[in-house]
Amino acid sequence: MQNSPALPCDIVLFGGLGDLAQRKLIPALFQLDQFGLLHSSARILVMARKTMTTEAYKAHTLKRWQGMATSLTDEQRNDHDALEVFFSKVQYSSLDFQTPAGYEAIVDWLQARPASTNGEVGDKPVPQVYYLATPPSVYGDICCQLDRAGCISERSRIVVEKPIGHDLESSCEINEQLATFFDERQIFRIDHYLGKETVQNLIALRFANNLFASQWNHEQISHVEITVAEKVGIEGRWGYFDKAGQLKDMVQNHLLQVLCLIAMDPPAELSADCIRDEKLKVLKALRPITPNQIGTHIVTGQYTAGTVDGAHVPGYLEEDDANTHSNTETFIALKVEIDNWRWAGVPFYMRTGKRMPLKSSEIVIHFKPAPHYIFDPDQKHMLGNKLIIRLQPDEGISLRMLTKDQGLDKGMRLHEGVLELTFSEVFQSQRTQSAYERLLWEIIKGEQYLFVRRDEVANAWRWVDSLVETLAHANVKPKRYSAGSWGPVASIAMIAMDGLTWYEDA
Ligand SMILES: NC(=O)C1=CN([C@@H]2O[C@H](COP(=O)(O)OP(=O)(O)OC[C@H]3O[C@@H](n4cnc5c(N)ncnc54)[C@H](OP(=O)(O)O)[C@@H]3O)[C@@H](O)[C@H]2O)C=CC1
Ligand SMILES: O=C1O[C@H](COP(=O)(O)O)[C@@H](O)[C@H](O)[C@H]1O
Repeated sequence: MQNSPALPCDIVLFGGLGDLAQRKLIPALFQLDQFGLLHSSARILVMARKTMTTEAYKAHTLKRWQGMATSLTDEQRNDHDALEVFFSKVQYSSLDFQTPAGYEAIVDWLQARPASTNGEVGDKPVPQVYYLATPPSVYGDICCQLDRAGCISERSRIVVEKPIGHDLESSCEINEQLATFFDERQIFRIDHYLGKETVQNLIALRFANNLFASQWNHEQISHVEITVAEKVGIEGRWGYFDKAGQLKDMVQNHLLQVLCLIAMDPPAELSADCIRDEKLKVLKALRPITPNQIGTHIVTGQYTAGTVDGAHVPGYLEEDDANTHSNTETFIALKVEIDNWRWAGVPFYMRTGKRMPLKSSEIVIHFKPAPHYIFDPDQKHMLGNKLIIRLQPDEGISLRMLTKDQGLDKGMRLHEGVLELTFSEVFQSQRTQSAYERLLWEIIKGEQYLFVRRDEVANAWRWVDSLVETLAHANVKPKRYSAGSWGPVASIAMIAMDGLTWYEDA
């Protein structure tokens, strides 16, 4: 990315005063610009309901950045020259997205690009990116109005956020609306986990190292764990989260995408469709969880008040705007089985929750023990190598291996050692881009391999819908867990039924 040419683009950002735009998208665009990746002719039209001038928008954004968590360092927030250059590319315009009046402003703005700046890189037309950082309920209206105003052409791209709908049916409706106006190659469905450096690194780890490629199956791997633990609660998003829950907010998209990258077969080439074809096969092979598997294959939880980082935090039902009777899950643990040749008999244990003790996303691949054991019987439990892939924080890879313990008195006692690859040490001088920076960059380039295809969305929802039905059918209520713990004890019992423990318990 560092040596890439700066690219021209016209980006229309709908919902520019919203949380996502202010916390993630504008900072990411600023960083792309600061690191020389936005061409001097690049332009950003920010649209939101409120009437304000471009100057006022800039002031509002800079003020919000001071008080909110963004990917920006203090140094970047205070780089006045770079901010000046970036905001000279930004224009603000107010618009009610659902009414036609005002869309002419987009037409005028698009036409205002000087013809001389239209084809700077390889004579390709400058892409026009419509980024919908809005509730999905207005996607249809925005598309209709863009079409009516004549803003959609070959050079247009549309970007939509997760979640795409709240079930299969609603996601199909949204995808149908998008497809009415845009070809699939113009649609960029964001799952920001695909923009994380370490998530992409799964592809390099698996398909550039034959050492692993040849071991990556049911013959060598006993089980896999995927943990995505968050310290945060629902961050003032009760209205959205209570309707979604952790299953729809995190599993339907982020965890299933990570699972796909771990479980998929090697793609024939690194093209968007080859990668997405392989991910799709995994989604289609997910075995539904049935009502008689509750407790053995699925456990849900909801946090009560507790302590995180030494501070008291409220329970889910005491959050702002909370409804005291909600049964929405803030934690879920799953035992997932993949019905195909490669993974027959290999359980994938997944768990994700809010208000856990740590922010940690980690994959643990447990290799089977050697077939014949010749060492001390009391060390037999140590057998089986583990490959630990840390997605965040402290990104890196550890391989836990057994060696001989040193010393004359040790005989052939085994010692567990670690081969460690910590990315911050390996790439010391390099900055890690935020997920949104990388995704925006790929959108501007027109590369789709980090975005989710329509059929992936549908198949992920199909499986999640069946889980929702299973939970509803059995009238499952989430089990309580204290904020700052690793979820309900039932999730520890779930994996213990198979004679295992979650990795941090080891
Ligand atoms: N926030 C986050 O971290 C994440 C968000 N997302 C997704 O991104 C999208 C945006 O989320 P978020 O930023 O949190 O939502 P917000 O509600 O904070 O922002 C939405 C923005 O859209 C504007 N808007 C909505 N309807 C209209 C309309 N008819 N006319 C003009 N403006 C309108 C709102 O303006 P107004 O305030 O005036 O209503 C607001 O500026 C959602 O789809 C969400 O699911 C996905 C992952 C993470
Ligand atoms: O999409 C979402 O992701 C965040 C977690 O993202 P991370 O990059 O911080 O791991 C989650 O908190 C939020 O509820 C969800 O909507």
